Amino acid sequence: MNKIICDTIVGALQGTNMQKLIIEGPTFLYGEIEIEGAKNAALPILTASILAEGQVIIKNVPDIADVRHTIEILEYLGCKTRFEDNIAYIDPTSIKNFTIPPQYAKMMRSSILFLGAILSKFKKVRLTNHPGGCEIGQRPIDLHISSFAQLGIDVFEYDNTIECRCDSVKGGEVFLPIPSVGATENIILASVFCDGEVIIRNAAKEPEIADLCHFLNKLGARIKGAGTHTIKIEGVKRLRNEVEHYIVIPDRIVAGTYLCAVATCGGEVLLKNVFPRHLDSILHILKSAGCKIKEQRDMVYIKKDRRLKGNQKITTHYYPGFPTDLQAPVCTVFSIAEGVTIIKETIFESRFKHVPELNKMGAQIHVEKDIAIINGVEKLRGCQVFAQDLRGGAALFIAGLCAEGKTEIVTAEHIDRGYERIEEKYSTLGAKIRRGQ
Ligand SMILES: CC(=O)N[C@H]1[C@@H](OP(=O)(O)OP(=O)(O)OC[C@H]2O[C@@H](n3ccc(=O)[nH]c3=O)[C@H](O)[C@@H]2O)O[C@H](CO)[C@@H](O)[C@@H]1O
Ligand SMILES: C=C(OP(=O)(O)O)C(=O)O
Repeated sequence: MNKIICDTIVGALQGTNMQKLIIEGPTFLYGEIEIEGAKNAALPILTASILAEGQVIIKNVPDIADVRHTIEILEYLGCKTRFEDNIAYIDPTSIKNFTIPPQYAKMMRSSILFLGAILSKFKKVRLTNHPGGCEIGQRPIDLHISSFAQLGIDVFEYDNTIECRCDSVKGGEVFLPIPSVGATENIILASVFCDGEVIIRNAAKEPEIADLCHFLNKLGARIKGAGTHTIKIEGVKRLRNEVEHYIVIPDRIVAGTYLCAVATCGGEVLLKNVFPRHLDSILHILKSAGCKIKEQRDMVYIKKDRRLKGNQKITTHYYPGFPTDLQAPVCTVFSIAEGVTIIKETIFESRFKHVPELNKMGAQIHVEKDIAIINGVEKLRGCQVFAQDLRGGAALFIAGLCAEGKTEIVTAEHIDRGYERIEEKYSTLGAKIRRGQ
């Protein structure tokens, strides 16, 4: 990144709560680590909790910025909440607001899910700004809107606001031209109390969607087909009025990031509380490159004791394909592997913002449109780098662990959106990291 752009970013961030992570490398990683609950499951589940008739108790909720923001929104809507020791207690019985103000809508991508959930509850909802989240592409919401319209919901768009109203959500079929994760979740949330049945064709199959469906079913919803391309939601009159305990699934992207960190730095780590099946695509890539991997029921062991082989062609895909959320960390892995590796990003059009920063650290990666061509180098060197999105930040974090000397990641708050106490957790594996302002 050139100096003018750096100065612009620093200038824009002055006065905000800018966080730095300072890493002394290189380091090997050794030990055991417990994987936290999945951000992308916890966020829709917390949002869905407003549909319950009494308090819900949700366990294994990661203590990350996006979760704290979601809880703030729930409070604003009128829910009573408590969040401690990774357990969220949400009592939605006094919920009264049906409008999400702009400061909350902008906080994260998943604020869009309040559209479906609040509409289900009040038959009206207003989101007064487009959702925020990682700037990794255009990220339109046209599929959310057009799907709602197909269910008989009136949607009005004005002054950046989206307002939806209906007397009831009508049963029927919705076909998604793209298996969008967020649109699938929003349709599910909107349809819990529908007339008859809503069928989603070409639904997204990500495990986090299945987790949302399991949570809703536990509360009394009738959803079938979660984890497949056809999801059927039979409308119910109301959800149960009893305390429920729900345990969020482990975060496959956080687990994948640890795997990438070991595959980059070297060492030997046992990941606990994972679902190995959710990690198939990344495990396959790392095994082919030369990592030693053993899988057990809810654990994965990884060892890297020699330089990895590149020469792979990797393409991001919808689940169960290789996830776009691990594309950036995998770029770091292959930046120091032997040979040339090609990574094609098919889901988001601007998701290589970490590449110029990795190149500042000595990597040789060339981006042409949606393809990154990685020429593996022997080693990386530490310097000051800018995280511009969550997973790009994770890629720089891993690069900092293996680089020689000091790496300073400016704008680490991007990383805090999705990784719980990252410096503390990696320090238990031997990394030297501190946080500064
Ligand atoms: C909070 C959350 O769960 N975020 C995840 C979710 O994001 P998110 O739900 O935003 O991602 P989507 O699956 O919706 O996006 C997939 C593709 O569909 C396009 N699209 C989406 C909606 C729409 O109305 N119109 C449209 O064209 C997007 O621009 C993108 O190219 O899935 C992504 C893809 O696995 C992950 O990277 C994100 O981590
Ligand atoms: C893109 C991501 O998050 P979000 O959709 O919340 O911006 C992510 O988790 O990598």
